[in-house]
Amino acid sequence: MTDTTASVPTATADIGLVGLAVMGENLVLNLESRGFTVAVHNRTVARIDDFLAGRAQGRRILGGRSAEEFVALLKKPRAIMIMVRAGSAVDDTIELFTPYLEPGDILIDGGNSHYLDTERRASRLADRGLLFVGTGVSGGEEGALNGPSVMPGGHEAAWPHVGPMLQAIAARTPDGTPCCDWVGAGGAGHFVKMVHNGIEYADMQMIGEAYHLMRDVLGLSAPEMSDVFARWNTGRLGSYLIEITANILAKTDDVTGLPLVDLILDTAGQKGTGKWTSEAALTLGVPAATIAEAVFARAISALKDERVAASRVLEGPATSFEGDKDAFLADLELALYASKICSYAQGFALMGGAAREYGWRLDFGRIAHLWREGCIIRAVFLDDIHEAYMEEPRLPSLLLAPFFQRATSEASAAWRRVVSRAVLSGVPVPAFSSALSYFDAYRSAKLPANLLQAQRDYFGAHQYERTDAPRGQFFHTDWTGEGGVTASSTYNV
Ligand SMILES: NC(=O)C1=CN([C@@H]2O[C@H](COP(=O)(O)OP(=O)(O)OC[C@H]3O[C@@H](n4cnc5c(N)ncnc54)[C@H](OP(=O)(O)O)[C@@H]3O)[C@@H](O)[C@H]2O)C=CC1
Ligand SMILES: O=C(CO)[C@H](O)[C@H](O)COP(=O)(O)O
Repeated sequence: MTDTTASVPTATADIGLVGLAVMGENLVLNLESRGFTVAVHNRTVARIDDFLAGRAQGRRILGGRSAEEFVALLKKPRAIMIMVRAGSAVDDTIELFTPYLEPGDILIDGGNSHYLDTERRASRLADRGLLFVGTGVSGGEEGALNGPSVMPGGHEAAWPHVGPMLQAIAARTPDGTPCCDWVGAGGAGHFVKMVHNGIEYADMQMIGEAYHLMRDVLGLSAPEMSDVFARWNTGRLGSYLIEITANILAKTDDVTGLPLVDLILDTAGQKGTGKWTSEAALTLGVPAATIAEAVFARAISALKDERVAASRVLEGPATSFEGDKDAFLADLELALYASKICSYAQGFALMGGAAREYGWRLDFGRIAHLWREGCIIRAVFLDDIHEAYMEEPRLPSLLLAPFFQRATSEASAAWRRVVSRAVLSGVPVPAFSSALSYFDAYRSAKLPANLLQAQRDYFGAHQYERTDAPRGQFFHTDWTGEGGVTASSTYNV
């Protein structure tokens, strides 16, 4: 039933949703299609009217044009999902509705909010007796409508009420498990979604690097590359992002008839979640350079005018390819796969660091399955990650799982050939090469940090540990014979 005439609202809606943009509208339709009655509100009221008169027509969707009217439509305990632009809009929306809510009512922020904002909101709303859930939602427009991946965290007391609704609308793994489960307290859900997006950045950057090498080193056309990605999609790289890349490369421009991808300006946008992931990695001291490189790659792509000017004066090697193109493509598939393993290893290690820092009990096997379907990084390979954590939940790194030990070992030579070829050809591969460096650093029993510690001690008396003394015992040397005996204190940020 479409509510366009009711003047005295009655509390018949199972859930309310605020924010009728692309995600909100589609989530409402998804909820309604699963049998729930949904009340909707939007800051710009015309959007409510348009929705009710359009896609919502004939469905159990009710419009609340004011905050008071909207809240009155909700059954108790009231559950309101907020799908507005992340940042102050979420605070504004919370402030708008809380005067009409009662203790036990539930606010669910489904946008891409920063996890520390979610921690703050959860704690502030708890003081008012309100239950706050910060949930990651991934899947874009299509996922929101047909089944997204949902990563809720916050006040667990809300889960028995909202869990059945969120699980009903979520995607499902091939064995039928909903890609939605309780993640943890406070900002845990939004942290996991943020890492999902960081991995999304790395996945997209790596696909871009493979495309760059195929285009500029092998000289393949867009339709030829589409075929390669379509083939890769049937194997170990099978994933939504590889699938859409094949589709994108096959698309021609209606006006020119040229491959549309060739007409798109090479400057990437970003809304911030990759940057937040990298900031969190730096704050928590967890190496996640491949994800950070993907963010920086977008940043350097945005320097279009500077790059064009630089391209006229800075020289690089000529790109030419002599050899077996099919063999190189086979190497490229392995390089992409091994690099992808490293970026996921970084993402899971980052979640491990956050779990330790914030006291969250994250279930990594389950998180891999939350991402198995519905979300942007959905991939067959998440089954292997799920298996790895089911076998050993305390795995220090995904790289150490027997399956991934074998996978990186099998890919190693090809991976190195691809990175070498890219470097010699002057094609930037920041994600492939940082992933390989991460892999090589992680497998190195001995790194050159001994020299670095000596340098720190030399210029700032920062002290060092010795190989022939117990860990935790610190030494200072007067390297020049002119230094004092006072050492700087030792601490790590
Ligand atoms: N688009 C996507 O693929 C995905 C988006 N997300 C996240 O979901 C959330 C919604 O995304 P999306 O659907 O793309 O919409 P947008 O991020 O474009 O946000 C638009 C919505 O926010 C509302 N809004 C903006 N400012 C305010 C404010 N100050 N007070 C109240 N409402 C405000 C708008 O209302 P009005 O109509 O009045 O302007 C509109 O309903 C975001 O956090 C986004 O990051 C998550 C996964 C995927
Ligand atoms: O959350 C998402 C998917 O999971 C969004 O698509 C995300 O906002 C895209 O990020 P960006 O605009 O920074 O590329």
